[in-house]
Amino acid sequence: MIEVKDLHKHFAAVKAVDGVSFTARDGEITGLLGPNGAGKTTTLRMLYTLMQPDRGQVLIDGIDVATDALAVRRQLGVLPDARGLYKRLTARENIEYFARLQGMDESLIRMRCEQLVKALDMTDIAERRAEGYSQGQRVKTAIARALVHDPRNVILDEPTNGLDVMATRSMRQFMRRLKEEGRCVLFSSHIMQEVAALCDRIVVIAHGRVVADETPDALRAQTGEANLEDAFVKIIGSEEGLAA
Ligand SMILES: Nc1ncnc2c1ncn2[C@@H]1O[C@H](COP(=O)(O)OP(=O)(O)OP(=O)(O)O)[C@@H](O)[C@H]1O
Repeated sequence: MIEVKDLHKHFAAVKAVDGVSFTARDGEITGLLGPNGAGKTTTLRMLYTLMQPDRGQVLIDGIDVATDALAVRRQLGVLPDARGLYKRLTARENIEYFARLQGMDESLIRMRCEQLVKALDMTDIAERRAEGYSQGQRVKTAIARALVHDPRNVILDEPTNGLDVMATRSMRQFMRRLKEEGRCVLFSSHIMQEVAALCDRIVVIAHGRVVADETPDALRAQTGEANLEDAFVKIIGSEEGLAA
């Protein structure tokens, strides 16, 4: 479970995150939806210990990010906005390298690697160097790497960004599978359809603040709009930066 309480972060005069609170539960997919520049990536970076908040608290499975970042990282699988693979290593080597950094033993590494290569349908690239990978192949490798230590909580920054229709579909299926395994899945997106198709809970963020935190059905009911897209536009107050 991921609990976020009154997070703040500013960059000079820009209040990127201005009092964000929400909870992402186990066995659910929570979507962080907002237009470009809303503060999604900055929020996620503070959750996965890359950036320190000015104020506020983040608890991952009850562990405070500020006091025990190492323990938190063990409970977290992260697909950051910069996917950053080692180009000279194969997909398998990229995954294995991260597993070793997590202190896993070699037989477990081989087993998890095999499982993930299968689950993400990447046998064709497993032994190929990452140099020259397509966007979809890079995302798959980065996700496998993020999940190699079998984390309970998974944070994905715009996981379908740049993927084609088929790759997007299989990514969504994979996220549902993570949910069925009982994990807490939190992802960011500015694509309404994606959030509507996947999420148990939607946290809408605009100008660094949470403007709605509901189930898709409750969002429709609250705004009186049957169409989720219209509901979002009503909540955010503009169509700027949102993609259907
Ligand atoms: N390192 C930084 N230095 C200065 N300003 C920053 C920095 N990171 C983010 N910002 C600013 O903070 C605000 C929120 O940015 P953030 O990347 O969190 O938004 P986002 O919701 O992820 O947007 P997008 O959908 O475009 O990725 C923006 O105005 C951005 O320019």
